Amino acid sequence: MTTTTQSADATSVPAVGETVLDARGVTMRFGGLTAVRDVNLTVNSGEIVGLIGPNGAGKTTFFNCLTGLYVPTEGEVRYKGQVLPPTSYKVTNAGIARTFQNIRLFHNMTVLENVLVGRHTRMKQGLWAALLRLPGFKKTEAEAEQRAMELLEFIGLQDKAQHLAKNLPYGEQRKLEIARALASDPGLILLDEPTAGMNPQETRAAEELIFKIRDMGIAVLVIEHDMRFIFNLCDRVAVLVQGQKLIEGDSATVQGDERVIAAYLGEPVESEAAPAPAPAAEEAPETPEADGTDEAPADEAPSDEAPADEAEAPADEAEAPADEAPSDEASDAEESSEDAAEETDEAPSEDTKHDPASGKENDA
Ligand SMILES: Nc1ncnc2c1ncn2[C@@H]1O[C@H](COP(=O)(O)OP(=O)(O)OP(=O)(O)O)[C@@H](O)[C@H]1O
Repeated sequence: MTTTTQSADATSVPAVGETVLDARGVTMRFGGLTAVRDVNLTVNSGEIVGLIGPNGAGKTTFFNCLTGLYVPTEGEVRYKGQVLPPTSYKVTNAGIARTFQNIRLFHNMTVLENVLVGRHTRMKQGLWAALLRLPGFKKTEAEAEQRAMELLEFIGLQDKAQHLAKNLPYGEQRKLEIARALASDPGLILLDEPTAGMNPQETRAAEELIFKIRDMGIAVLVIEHDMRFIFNLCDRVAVLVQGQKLIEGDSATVQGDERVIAAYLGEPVESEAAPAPAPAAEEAPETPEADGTDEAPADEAPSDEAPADEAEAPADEAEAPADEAPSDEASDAEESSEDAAEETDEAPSEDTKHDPASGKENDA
């Protein structure tokens, strides 16, 4: 992958319809296993794009390639025309934020502090200004806190700003992760299963929240197994099967495509969206390798793929200088960050499978 340290201007909101993400020919191999193969995907401003596919299809791996956690074996990822740098901290700086499939909050920090952690990429004050608490630093700190409170209000958690993150209900922890991602003023946000574990009411609220994020001018790329949610939410949906993009199109096209039904959905999804017309595949690669030669059972995955500890820090924070930790719990943050630096992105569990129709997890 081509790498440069150039970063795009993250704070400028592009005109609607401008391409913010342009992934070309992204391929990710782990030894003999090709988890993602030659995937092209664009996301434009003002758009919500869904990424769906069976367990192990390569969705999270693709996200990791977009956010600098993995450097793709082949291909190139551009954000607002600039080739992305190969580290997650710089990718966040450039303007891409993400949430994780397994919630990664600083559990012993307050709700407000968690959002402030997400803000550190936009705080330009250095170590000495922080240590000496110079006026410039105090001003930046006050502005960061104000922005964090605005974001908490945006997600409806302003009254819980001083609660410890670990004491929030699960659905609110997911929302807090989104607020923390938004704190870096992204132009693109990647959401990895934002409704996993949520009840229908929370899922509906999450849907509304994502629409509001889109309306703020932020492009959204979302992985989900809840097909009703995806087809109601997304302007475009791409389907990954065995690491390859099978089809990309609007909700009606994708949910009516017989190959998608066969490979993933199982049956047409009842949704609030219009009934599916005849399939019109935009991109239809040859049948994804069915011989399984590339496939390795998940339990043979390398040890760095151990299930993520929920107390882990986001990789973005992992690379943040310790002096930028926003609270006296900096050591907590630092400790978590070290864990995150090991990039322990979770392996798909073999005994937990998703039911695409309901979006719920079932024991296999
Ligand atoms: N670090 C890694 N080392 C080796 N193999 C990996 C690694 N990360 C992912 N894989 C493998 O890549 C394949 C794609 O996994 P990935 O987690 O991207 O799928 P997914 O579509 O996100 O699945 P799910 O819907 O279950 O989250 C799987 O076979 C997985 O075991």
